[in-house]
Amino acid sequence: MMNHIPRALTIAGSDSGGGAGIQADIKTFQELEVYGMSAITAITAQNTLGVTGIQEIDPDIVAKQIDAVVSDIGVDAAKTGMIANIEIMQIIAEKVKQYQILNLVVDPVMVSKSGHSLLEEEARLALKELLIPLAMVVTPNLPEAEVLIGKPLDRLEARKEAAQMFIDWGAKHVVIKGGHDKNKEKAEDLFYDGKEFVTLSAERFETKHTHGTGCTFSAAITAYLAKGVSPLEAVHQAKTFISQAISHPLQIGKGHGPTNHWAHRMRRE
Ligand SMILES: Nc1ncnc2c1ncn2[C@@H]1O[C@H](COP(=O)(O)OP(=O)(O)OP(=O)(O)O)[C@@H](O)[C@H]1O
Ligand SMILES: Cc1ncc(CO)c(N)n1
Repeated sequence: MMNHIPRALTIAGSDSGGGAGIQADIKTFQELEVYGMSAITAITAQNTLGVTGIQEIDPDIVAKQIDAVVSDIGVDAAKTGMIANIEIMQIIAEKVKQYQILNLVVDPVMVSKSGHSLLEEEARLALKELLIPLAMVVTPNLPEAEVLIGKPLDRLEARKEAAQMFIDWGAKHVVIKGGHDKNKEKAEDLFYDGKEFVTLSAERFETKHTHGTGCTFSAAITAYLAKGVSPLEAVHQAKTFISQAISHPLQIGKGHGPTNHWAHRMRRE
């Protein structure tokens, strides 16, 4: 029998600058030797300095993109990124259930690093009812977790309680990312599966080139899930991948440049 080619779908927004969103996801899938597909939810006019325009895609077309790839090609794992509005969120939840996509990574993207809203404010809390319950892994950064939980998460104890809330809402695993915790010497993320907490710790690099770190991290988790790796191992491998991508930034653009998706190859060469 021929080897199965792992395939992953990203349901997210397009970043014309190529550092975040769909573009970061597809680059990550490709680097990890996973066949990448996309269902675009919004088109952003964006570069390393910020977002200058957004066109949200008709929810019906989002649904049709998912139908098209699932019915013909098949999806071993999928992720969501920028969702833009509640109608798109509803249709994604419907399709994930219809096609029983179990390996779903939900990256609850709300605001870009440059401060632009990527999900309408009224829709933010709906993530708890609509998408988080379907997640194999949910990957909030600290500000997103604080919005969803409704209180500050400065202390480790509060983060642990927050992680339990994500499991109570139905996610199978959660990673609360610590990239925004600039006071910490390390870049530390908290993983929880409802039973055991695991701290993922890596060197924190002094750099302004962190555009698309969250997208790249969640895409790497998705790629490893598509390959059949366990969620904890997928998160560990993704942490290594994003650390390498941040440690060799690309000097591109005048603002917050992108991470380097091919940095992981240096380990092998
Ligand atoms: N300066 C840094 N050095 C090392 N690792 C980092 C750094 N900044 C973020 N990370 C790591 O990158 C991953 C993504 O985390 P982060 O909190 O930046 O996501 P995010 O805010 O969702 O990103 P974005 O919204 O810009 O795409 C996490 O594993 C985090 O620990
Ligand atoms: C399209 C898109 N998705 C996600 C992010 C989050 O970094 C971004 N800046 N742009």
